[in-house]
Amino acid sequence: QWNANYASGRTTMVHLFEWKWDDIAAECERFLGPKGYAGVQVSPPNEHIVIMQSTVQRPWWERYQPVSYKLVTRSGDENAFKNMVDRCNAVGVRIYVDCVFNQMTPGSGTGIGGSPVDGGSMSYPGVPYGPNDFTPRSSCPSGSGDIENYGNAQQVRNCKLSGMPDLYQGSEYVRGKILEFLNRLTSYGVAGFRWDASKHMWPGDLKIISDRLSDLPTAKGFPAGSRPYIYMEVIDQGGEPITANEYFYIGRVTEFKYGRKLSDAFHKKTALKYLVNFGVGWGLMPDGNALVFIDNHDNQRGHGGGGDLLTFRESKLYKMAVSYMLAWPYGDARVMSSYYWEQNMVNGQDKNDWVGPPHDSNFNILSPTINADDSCGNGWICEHRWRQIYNMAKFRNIVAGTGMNDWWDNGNNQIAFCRGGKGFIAINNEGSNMSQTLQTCLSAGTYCDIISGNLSNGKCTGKSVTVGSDGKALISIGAAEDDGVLAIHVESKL
Ligand SMILES: O=C(NCCCOc1c(-c2ccc(O)c(O)c2)oc2cc(O)cc(O)c2c1=O)[C@@H]1CCCN1C(=O)/C=C/c1ccc(O)c(O)c1
Ligand SMILES: [Ca+2]
Repeated sequence: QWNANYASGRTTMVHLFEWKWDDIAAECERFLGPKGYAGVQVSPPNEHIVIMQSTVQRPWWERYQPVSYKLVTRSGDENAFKNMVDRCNAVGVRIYVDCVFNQMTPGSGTGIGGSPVDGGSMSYPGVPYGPNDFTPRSSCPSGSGDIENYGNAQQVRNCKLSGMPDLYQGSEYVRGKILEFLNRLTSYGVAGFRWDASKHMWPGDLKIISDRLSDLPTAKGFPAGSRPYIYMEVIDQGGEPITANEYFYIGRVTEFKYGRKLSDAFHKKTALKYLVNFGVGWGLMPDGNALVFIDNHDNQRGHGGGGDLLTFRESKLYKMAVSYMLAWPYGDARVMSSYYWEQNMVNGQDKNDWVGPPHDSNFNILSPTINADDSCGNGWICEHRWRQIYNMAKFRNIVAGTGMNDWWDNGNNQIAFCRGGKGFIAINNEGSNMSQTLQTCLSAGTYCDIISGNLSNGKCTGKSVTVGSDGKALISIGAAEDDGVLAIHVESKL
């Protein structure tokens, strides 16, 4: 269903892509809990194939080629997983699991947990699955058996995605094995799921699975009758017969148009002033159905249409877009947290788009190190630890329940708006200085700008803003400043 089961006062989840369970548990306790984040999306926790080719070694997408539902990956084993869920829940941070059950690996040999597998003959003893558990060849209307035409809904659901055996969710046995896996996760305290490649599964089958999910356990602190949160990955940028709204009646759906259009706006393909009605007015799905983000683990590597999506690599614009997302009253927001990889652009395609997480010589994933300035080392970008981003996550918590009011723009790329009487944000992407007296909707007083600094020990470490009795204040954002955003709220008042 559509409710994230967040602890009260929290609103924003972080995708800790490829992090290990022990590191996530520590991050919940030392950072995510204290900073007011609501949840973590974790990488697929179940056994997958190990891909070790001469040119492609341990690609990130090997975790999207399941071998079994045993909880063993490079992120950790079942005990580490359970420990992470308990430690994060204990500090008000929920866990959401990236679940891959559209397909199984086409590979053969031994899974990362030691299970034998032969994708060629569709034999997965670790589950067990056999040939009868895969979509009948006769229902795939393509010559090769693979998805050849995304314009054909039957192919997209019933043929092999990227050559991978297509699990048959129409089978009662398969539904049973998937539910066994999902219900085991919630029994450990997991609050919901990302259903990977949902576009490739029939909504009717997903609805049946969704209805058979167990309630979240009261023993793990959830109110009686709580239902697992479901957000389905449906890559719908228009132009295909399969649309996100086919899945609305099951749970939330990823809104890929969101990051696409905001990237265009901050790249000045459209002026920021048009964001005044960003959302349904732009053809996006209704607010209550949307899981929103700027970039994700796949499209930050150049897939998913249109190329120039904003990512950590364009950090000033990225922080502006994420700040807008977290200030804007639309959707359930997810912050991407990435690792670094060296791009090798050849004809507009990154030849290194497969590169997996930072690792040692044995391909064990490296833990992020935490620097004195709270940033990460060992190749982890940790966008969720950037001051502008974690402070905007807190902003989103504070203004929750309010609408957007008192919009202002300069007719081009300077905008500002209030959230009720709780928060105010201004964004300057003009390329020239911004200096305007604007309505902040806040009570008179001096406020710390939470983008350029923090309120600490009764002082502003960054800019401060003095609001008059009329709620107005001089808002200045220089074009050359580190950040093109200024934000204040009722808890940043001196
Ligand atoms: O060139 C590739 N894939 C062919 C392009 C099809 O892209 C894929 C899509 C995909 C792309 C566009 C769409 O409109 C769409 O409906 C689906 O979804 C996947 C989901 C998976 O769980 C596992 C996969 O291997 C894929 C995949 O290959 C490389 C090599 C194999 C994995 N991969 C990849 O590029 C892997 C991509 C990938 C993996 C996991 C994801 O959750 C995801 O969204 C994409
Ligand atoms: Ca399928």
